[in-house]
Amino acid sequence: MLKINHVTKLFNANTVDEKLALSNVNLSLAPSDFVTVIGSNGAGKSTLMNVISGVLKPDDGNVIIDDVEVNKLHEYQRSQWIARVFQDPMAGTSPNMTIAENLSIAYLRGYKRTLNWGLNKKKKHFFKEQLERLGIGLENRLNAKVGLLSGGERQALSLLMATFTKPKILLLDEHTAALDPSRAELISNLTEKVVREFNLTTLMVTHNMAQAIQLGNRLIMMDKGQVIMDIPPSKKQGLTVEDLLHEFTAIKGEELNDDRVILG
Ligand SMILES: Nc1ncnc2c1ncn2[C@@H]1O[C@H](COP(=O)(O)OP(=O)(O)OP(=O)(O)O)[C@@H](O)[C@H]1O
Repeated sequence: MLKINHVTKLFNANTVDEKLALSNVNLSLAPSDFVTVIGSNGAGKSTLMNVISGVLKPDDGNVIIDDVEVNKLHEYQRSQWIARVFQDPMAGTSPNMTIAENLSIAYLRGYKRTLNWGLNKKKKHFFKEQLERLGIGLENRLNAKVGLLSGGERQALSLLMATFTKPKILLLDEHTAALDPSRAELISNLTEKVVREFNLTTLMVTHNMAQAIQLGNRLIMMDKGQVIMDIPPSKKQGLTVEDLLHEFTAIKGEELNDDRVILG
């Protein structure tokens, strides 16, 4: 499904600011894998997401989705195949448009732009049904401007917009980090529900160790541009935060350096 082959990314090559952000990263995701990604500061987690989404081109190696190299995908295919939810609740939606208008745009994501994104009765009904699944009452606010929603509501909407066209790969980039604990838990639970319902192949970066353990079937840890731990489904159940920290120290000979880490 998703194959990351020998991916290397070097920023500012041959300058004093040279930084090897990804160093020969190999990773393979089977269909419906839900992999959580944790790691130290500057480990390369965001760079990996940027390379997978095609925002950054690797200096070496490639990213393959269903036998097609990501950088060879047309823009419209890329947005149909790869969906992403960012940390910033403002990033995934247009504040001056209504919920229905935002959903209309997401609905057409990946189709060539000639289609009409107008809102007919059938589409409205579909959107209401989808919003109901979130369980936070947004189905009654189709005509509300998205800028008026709370951060948690916007993030729930972003998650829905990213997933209801069933992308091949879902990238979650610390998508609960900017929310207060109760909203973060709500989005965490919604994520689990949506990913499972649609069988989405998912990669989720988080600094919340408990969340990384709770969600998904597989967990990887990155450090200094490399994947240093890949915990398979058979070993993920029963894993504790202490196990993870202990394992990191055993591999690296030092303690995990993550100034944003949330242990539980
Ligand atoms: N556009 C860029 N130009 C130069 N250096 C960059 C760029 N993007 C990332 N880096 C560097 O590459 C390294 C990896 O960064 P990245 O953002 O992928 O790490 P991260 O694991 O997401 O870190 P954090 O958890 O601290 O956000 C860091 O040292 C970072 O400073």
